[in-house]
Amino acid sequence: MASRSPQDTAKHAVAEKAAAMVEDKMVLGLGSGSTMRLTLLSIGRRIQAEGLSLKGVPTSEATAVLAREQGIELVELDARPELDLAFDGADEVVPGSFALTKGLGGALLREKLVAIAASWLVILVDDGKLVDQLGSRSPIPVEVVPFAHKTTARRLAKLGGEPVLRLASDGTPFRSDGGNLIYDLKMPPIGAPEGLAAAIKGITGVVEHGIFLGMAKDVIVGNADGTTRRLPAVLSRVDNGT
Ligand SMILES: O=C[C@H](O)[C@H](O)[C@H](O)COP(=O)(O)O
Repeated sequence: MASRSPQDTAKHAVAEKAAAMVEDKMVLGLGSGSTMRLTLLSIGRRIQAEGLSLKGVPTSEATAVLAREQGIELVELDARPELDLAFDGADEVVPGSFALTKGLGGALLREKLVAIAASWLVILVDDGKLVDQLGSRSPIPVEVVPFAHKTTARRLAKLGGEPVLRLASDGTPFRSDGGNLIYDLKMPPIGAPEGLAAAIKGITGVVEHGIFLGMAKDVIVGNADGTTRRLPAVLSRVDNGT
């Protein structure tokens, strides 16, 4: 077996830790991305070994396929508006406030809908995702409707960043599962994410953005040596975007 990179080791560790939190008959929110992929595989192993009966709301088509393969029954969020537990990855996490950037995989809209519906949202990251301020290592993904998207991008630019239209691997504009476009808004490190989040949301043509505030209840960090640690719990909450 090929040896794992330190980042892969961290992701596997955090995936195992997350899977251990699952209890029989739970209804889960199922996030997207590579860390979630490993988490779904770990949950699948528990289903095989222990016969757990689980339901889940997937946040992307890719997650839906994998979750079904693992034996998780898919349900509509409208049918189960309250989720027992949700897991997701993130692109940036600020320890203390648990402010997050998400959406580099393009699933931010469904991820936010599921995050808001979850009684307990657990964010799973490797050590490299921890930042002092959002925008330090990742742009802010912004999902916009295709109609007049360049006009929407010009308005985004007025917020002080550089919006870059995301392209797929074939060079055509990337489309989200909802058929929308994504601009990656490159910003200097963001001191006050609440204000920026509200300003982005206030632009007509914007569907949603990847700043998640006041949603994560728990952050589990995977370390390169295969251990994990929980960040201290959030003490205060800000706007959760509902
Ligand atoms: O749209 C994608 C999601 O927000 C992912 O959860 C995020 O990009 C983290 O993905 P990964 O675990 O692959 O780093």
